Amino acid sequence: MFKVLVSDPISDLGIQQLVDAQDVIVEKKTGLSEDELVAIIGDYDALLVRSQTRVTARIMEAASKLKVVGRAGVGVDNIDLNAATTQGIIVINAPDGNTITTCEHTFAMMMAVARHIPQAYLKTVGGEWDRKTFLGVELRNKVLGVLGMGRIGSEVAKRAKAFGMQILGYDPFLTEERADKLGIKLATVDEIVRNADFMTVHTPLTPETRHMIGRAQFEVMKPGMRIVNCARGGIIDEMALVEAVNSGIVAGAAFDVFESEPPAADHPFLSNPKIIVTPHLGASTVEAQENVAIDVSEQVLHILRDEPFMNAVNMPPIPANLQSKLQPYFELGEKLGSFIAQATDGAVQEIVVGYSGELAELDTQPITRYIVKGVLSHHLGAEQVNVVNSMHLAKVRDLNIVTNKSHAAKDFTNLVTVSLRTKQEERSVSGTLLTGYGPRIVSIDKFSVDVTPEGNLILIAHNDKPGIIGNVGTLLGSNDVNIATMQVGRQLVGGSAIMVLRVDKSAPKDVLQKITSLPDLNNAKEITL
Ligand SMILES: NC(=O)c1ccc[n+]([C@@H]2O[C@H](COP(=O)([O-])OP(=O)(O)OC[C@H]3O[C@@H](n4cnc5c(N)ncnc54)[C@H](O)[C@@H]3O)[C@@H](O)[C@H]2O)c1
Ligand SMILES: O=C(O)[C@H](O)COP(=O)(O)O
Repeated sequence: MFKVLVSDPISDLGIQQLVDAQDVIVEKKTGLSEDELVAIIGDYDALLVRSQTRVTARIMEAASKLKVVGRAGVGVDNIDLNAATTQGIIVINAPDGNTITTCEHTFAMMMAVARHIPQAYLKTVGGEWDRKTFLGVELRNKVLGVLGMGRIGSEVAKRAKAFGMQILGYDPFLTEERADKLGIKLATVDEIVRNADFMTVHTPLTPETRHMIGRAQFEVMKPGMRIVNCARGGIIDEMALVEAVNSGIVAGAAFDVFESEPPAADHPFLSNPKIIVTPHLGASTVEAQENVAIDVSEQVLHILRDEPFMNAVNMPPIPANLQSKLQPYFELGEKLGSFIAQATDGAVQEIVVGYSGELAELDTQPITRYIVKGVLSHHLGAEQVNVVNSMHLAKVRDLNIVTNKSHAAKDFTNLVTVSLRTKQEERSVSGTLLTGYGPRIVSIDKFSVDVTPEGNLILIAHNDKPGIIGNVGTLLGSNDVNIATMQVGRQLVGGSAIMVLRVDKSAPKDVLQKITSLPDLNNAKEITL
């Protein structure tokens, strides 16, 4: 049974598929402190959060079983991604489910600031009938600057066009072609602040975007600008904004997000009549909350069940069309990595991965992650290593990973070769997928073999002399170790050779030692796959 902890208010309907799953127990515990989470997180396989729960390094370190943190929403700035990667915990988000909702909130804020709706409401319910103070402006024919033309920014731009606005957009990934398609003009941040009547930000908060609108930008800003932030607190320098509002450069501002949430009671936004605020409600609609919870629950289930999944934030994404081509090689890759790690002595220096045949045309990095996982699991323990942290663990150990690609795959459509260079030796293993038969090891070092990579194997290096196979069989038999299958590979008669035996149970260490001391036997290793 997998245990899932839901630590923020997340749509019940959205997580229904988790609740209904036969192999999952869902527990809801919201409002927990870091200490409380640290105390209980060790029991859970998955954690579902929104933006309230701060998933810190301390929590990750205590999360001995945790496979995944699912963020029912977009921003993952409340989750320590480096700590997650180090601990091998997958972090996923639900990037699409709240796009329209947040875009609509941005419009609600833009119109509210243009027409002073919250201020007028307060006066009216207070008994005043003030029709003079709240003279607004139209959106039509105004210039809207959009900083961050991703999902939300693009939807905002589309709707702004319907209001008759001209749009200036800035995003490091926005091409002329896409800007033309969206019917907007590419601009720099400087051009936007100097020319826009309204400005809205839709970037993540990163070191680069932090205070991207600050004193320097307010100094050159078109007077009378109205500014909306429904992205992340800190993209606009709050104190510089207050100064710009007070000096009249900024006519009004609408903020859904704050540098620190909730803001302190004396935060200057809360008492400024030209600044309107909402408590991080951008994603708060029935539809968006259901969408993000459904999306994240679905992916969490896949991860718990070791099925292919999407939307990992701390792993490079695999495009859907590639996933189906690469997926069958994940198991093979991991087994080849594990095989070669068990077959090789000495401290690992370098892993050389070769892809040949049609595979060489594809982005094979996801397979490499599995190969590295296989290699490292042998040395670091299977619980410590997974496909999220395998490359990171290799990097922090200065382990060199080299990838070679070639179109020729000898007799196979595709071939994956893993070579391990240690301080003592260099060995290699190649495998392929045989249609109808699944993964196969087809060569070990320079010897051709045909071995199914599973179960208990004994890999023996020997000299090709009569009687050796019989001696090994007798020794194993007399120690109650039954041989299921046997493969022998040699290049020259009487030269060096290898033997791969599949045995029904693990051979005791002393039996392996006895095998190694047989005449003409160079070494024997047990390999468990
Ligand atoms: N208020 C809310 O409740 C709410 C809801 C959803 C999303 N958000 C936030 O809105 C923001 C946008 O979300 P999204 O789904 O559109 O994300 P997205 O990833 O689709 O878009 C973000 C865009 O910002 C661009 N960007 C990055 N650095 C930039 C820079 N220096 N200058 C200009 N552009 C830059 C990226 O290239 C990307 O295109 C995120 O911060 C997200 O957390 C807030
Ligand atoms: O990044 C997001 O998805 C939004 O900021 C929404 O956050 P929330 O789930 O806490 O409302």
